[in-house]
Amino acid sequence: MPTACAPGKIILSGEHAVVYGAPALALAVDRHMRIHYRPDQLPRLSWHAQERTHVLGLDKLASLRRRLDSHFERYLRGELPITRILQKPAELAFYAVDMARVLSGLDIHPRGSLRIDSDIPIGAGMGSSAALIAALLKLFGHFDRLDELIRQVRHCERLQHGRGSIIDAAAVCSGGLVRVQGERVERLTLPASGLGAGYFWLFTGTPACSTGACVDQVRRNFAGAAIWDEFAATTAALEAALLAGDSLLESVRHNHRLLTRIGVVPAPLQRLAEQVEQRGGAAKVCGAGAVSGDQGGLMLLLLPEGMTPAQLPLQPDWHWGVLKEDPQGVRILED
Ligand SMILES: Nc1ncnc2c1ncn2[C@@H]1O[C@H](COP(=O)(O)OP(=O)(O)OP(=O)(O)O)[C@@H](O)[C@H]1O
Ligand SMILES: C[C@@](O)(CCO)CC(=O)[O-]
Repeated sequence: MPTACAPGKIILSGEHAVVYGAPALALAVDRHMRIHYRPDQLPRLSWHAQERTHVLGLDKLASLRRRLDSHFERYLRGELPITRILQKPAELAFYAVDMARVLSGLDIHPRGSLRIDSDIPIGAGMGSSAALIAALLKLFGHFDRLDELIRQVRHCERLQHGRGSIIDAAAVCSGGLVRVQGERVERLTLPASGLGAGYFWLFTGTPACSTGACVDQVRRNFAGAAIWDEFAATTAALEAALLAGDSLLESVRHNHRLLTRIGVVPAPLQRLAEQVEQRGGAAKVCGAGAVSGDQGGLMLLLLPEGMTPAQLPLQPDWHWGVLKEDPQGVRILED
């Protein structure tokens, strides 16, 4: 039974700004989306995720894809909000399966059942949608080049993110540390010592608004603003420090202030960042953040030596882990 596995990602710097051409850095992390495929002869594809099963007749796959493409066109014309392109989460998976078939020039649809097994929180800034699509394209498509796979993951992901950037696709496909600017994707190498000690991710709950909705709201308020140059300078400083093995404290703090100014850091996360800074650390939202509600998805914490997030006043439903790189990117696992 073939299994595809794709890592999640965390954006170290430049989220939102990357949509306007500024550079951004993302790291593939050791949380994974695994999709197990069991072929059979029935004329349908079934999809098992989170104790729910969705079944689609093979004859419906192409019409679903065409319907979603036309929804996206309507979104671009301002006739449909981003949240209405996909009507059910499973549609994204069926779309990616059919795109894999079309892009690989195959006439025959894959038959069988797909089972998802993922420890990437959904809608939290850890790239679950990109990981899902990357795993499906890897399972059912044939891509000779990594850049082509990245481009196609992004193409499918537009149904979820609207006018988003290529950063999530780049990180989950290539693995390790990536730098993205516009359409350009570059793989960077961390120093031999890796990220170093003191880096954690903190999950503060699924935001009330999706990534696509946050991107659209920020676009409405800040599309032509000069603040993106400040983001670009911060990302450049963070990259230089990261590659030299220096402390990221100042650039993460500055990054947090910029994200707060564009309105994607909910109040409880601002309070936490303040407490972290008072104790000599730094914290920032990673990914889209949230433009409404108290949950902001994922945060990056950089804590002083010997300290862990357990020593912070966290809300009971928040959870955290040590930040660890996955150097590999999407792959097929041997049985
Ligand atoms: N474990 C899963 N089971 C089923 N569908 C999933 C799963 N993980 C992701 N998805 C799909 O991805 C969508 C979530 O995409 P969204 O872009 O909102 O979040 P994300 O990718 O986790 O966050 P971000 O893009 O900010 O990093 C879901 O609605 C669903 O279509
Ligand atoms: C918020 C954003 O910058 C990152 C989402 O993971 C959106 C994007 O780049 O598509």
